[in-house]
This record gives sequence, C-alpha cells and structure tokens, in this order.
Amino acid sequence: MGEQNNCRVIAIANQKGGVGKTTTTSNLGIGLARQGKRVLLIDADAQGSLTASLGYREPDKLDITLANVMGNIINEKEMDVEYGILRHEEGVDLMPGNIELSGIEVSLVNVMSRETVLRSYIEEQRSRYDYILIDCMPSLGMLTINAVAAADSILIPVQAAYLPVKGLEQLIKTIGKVKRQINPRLEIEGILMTMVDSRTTYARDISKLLIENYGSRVRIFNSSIPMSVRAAEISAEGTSIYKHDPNGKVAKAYQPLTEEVLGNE
Ligand SMILES: Nc1ncnc2c1ncn2[C@@H]1O[C@H](COP(=O)(O)OP(=O)(O)OP(=O)(O)O)[C@@H](O)[C@H]1O
Ligand SMILES: [Mg+2]
Repeated sequence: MGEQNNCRVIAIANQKGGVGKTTTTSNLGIGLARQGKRVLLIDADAQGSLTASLGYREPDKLDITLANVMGNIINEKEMDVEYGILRHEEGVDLMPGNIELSGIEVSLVNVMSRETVLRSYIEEQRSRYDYILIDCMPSLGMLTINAVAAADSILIPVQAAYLPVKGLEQLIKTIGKVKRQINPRLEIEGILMTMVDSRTTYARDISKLLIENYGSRVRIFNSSIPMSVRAAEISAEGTSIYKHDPNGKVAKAYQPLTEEVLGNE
C-alpha cells in the first residue's frame, strides 16, 4: 500500500535520553513544511514533549491523542482518518501524545500483531502526506518498536558531548532485528550529531569516532546541530527555531539537514 506514493516515514530514535530527538523532529518537520511538503508529526512519547513544544502545553489534558488512536486500532474500532490530528500554525500536522501512551505500551504486550499497531495507522495516513516523522521515547520498548516497524528509515540523533558508541551498537542491533523480522524496507536515514559545542575539540573527536566505527555501515549527516540556548528556548515558546531565531546558528543548521533529508528522497 505504502509503495503507491512517495510518502517517507522517518522515526527519530535513540534510547538515550535528552539527545535532541524531539527538537530535531519539530525543526526538521517544520523545515520540510517550509519547503512545501505535507508533513505529519507523531508524538510517540508518553512524556508528550513534542506536543508541549509545539504549544500544546498540557498534553495530558488533550481529549484525543495517539493513545486513543492506538486503543481504537487494538479494539478494532472505526475512526475517521483525521481523528485527533491538530494543525500547527507553522504548517505541520500533529498527532499528539501524552501520559496515556504508557498504558498503551503495557497493554500492547497482550495484543495480536503488537509490533504493528502504529504501522496500520501510518499506512492509512501515507496517501495524505509527503513526510511522516515519529518522535520516539528514550527506550527500546514496544512503542519504539512500533515506530521502527512503521518507518521507512530511522534518523538517530547523537549528543556530541559523550561517547555514544555502546548505546548505538544496541540500537543498530535492534534496527537490524526489526528489519529482518518485521519491516524489510527499513533503512538508517543517518546519524545526526547534536548539541555540538564548537569551543571544544571533543566534538571533533566524537565525529571522528563515529565515522571510524559506523561510517562504512551507516550514513553520518554532514550537517550537525550546534549547542545553543536558543534551541533550548523553543521548547518553552511553542514555535520552531525558524520563527524564534531565524538568523541564529541552530536555524542555519536545521536548514541544511532538511536539504540533506530531501536529497535522500
Ligand atoms: N542544539 C541544542 N542546544 C542546546 N540545547 C538543546 C539543543 N537541542 C535540544 N536542546 C535542549 O536539550 C533538551 C533535550 O532535547 P530534546 O528534548 O530534543 O531531546 P530528546 O532526545 O527528545 O529527549 P528525551 O529522550 O527526553 O525525549 C531540551 O531541553 C532541549 O530544549
Ligand atoms: Mg523527546
């Protein structure tokens, strides 16, 4: 079904917390929308950070979220294709997430085809969008497996401030397993270095290390995202970096990343 159009589904994943998954999902997504693409962002994290960072400050008070959507699929309840989708003023659509996803994560264990509940939702949405980006939670639990099983590719943000090698190995192993067992079309979109502090040479060492260890197997984006308080501010603002600080270094970094992702089409 998905093969009939050009929609690309990208999961933004890393089980390590605080590496820039949510920031990348929203700014890459809005960047793609600014290039005229139809974009759906999916908040697959019970923390609801993507939802909150797009201005829905109290995700837990929303009536309809991804938890309801997945619950309906599990219970074989019909729903409209637009059910629960919010429209952000910067041109992206959002399927919000909140704390109720942790209940879904638990209940999935007893569900038939528990790895592909999210996939059946996304397959329904493919004809309506050019890009669907899924913001994953910092774990390799059932929700992240659902995201990876639904995706065409995975974008892995890696914080440049520490040695990411061990955690990445585990993530790449999981991706390989999902590819072999559930989703043969799955690819790695690329590794993205985030929160790069240009004042240190450490970032360069990490970059070298990544290329040495993974360069032959996995693409590493040329673009990297610098460390900046402006990036931290946008989660409180409910806007993208393009609106908050259009001429700053973070906006200038997410733009070429957007171009690189578009170049992968
Ligand atoms: N380039 C950056 N420079 C400085 N701070 C950043 C940058 N990118 C993100 N941040 C901040 O770092 C924190 C973690 O970022 P983010 O929420 O995007 O990571 P995450 O991987 O989604 O975290 P989690 O694993 O909890 O979901 C946030 O407070 C965010 O505002
Ligand atoms: Mg996050």
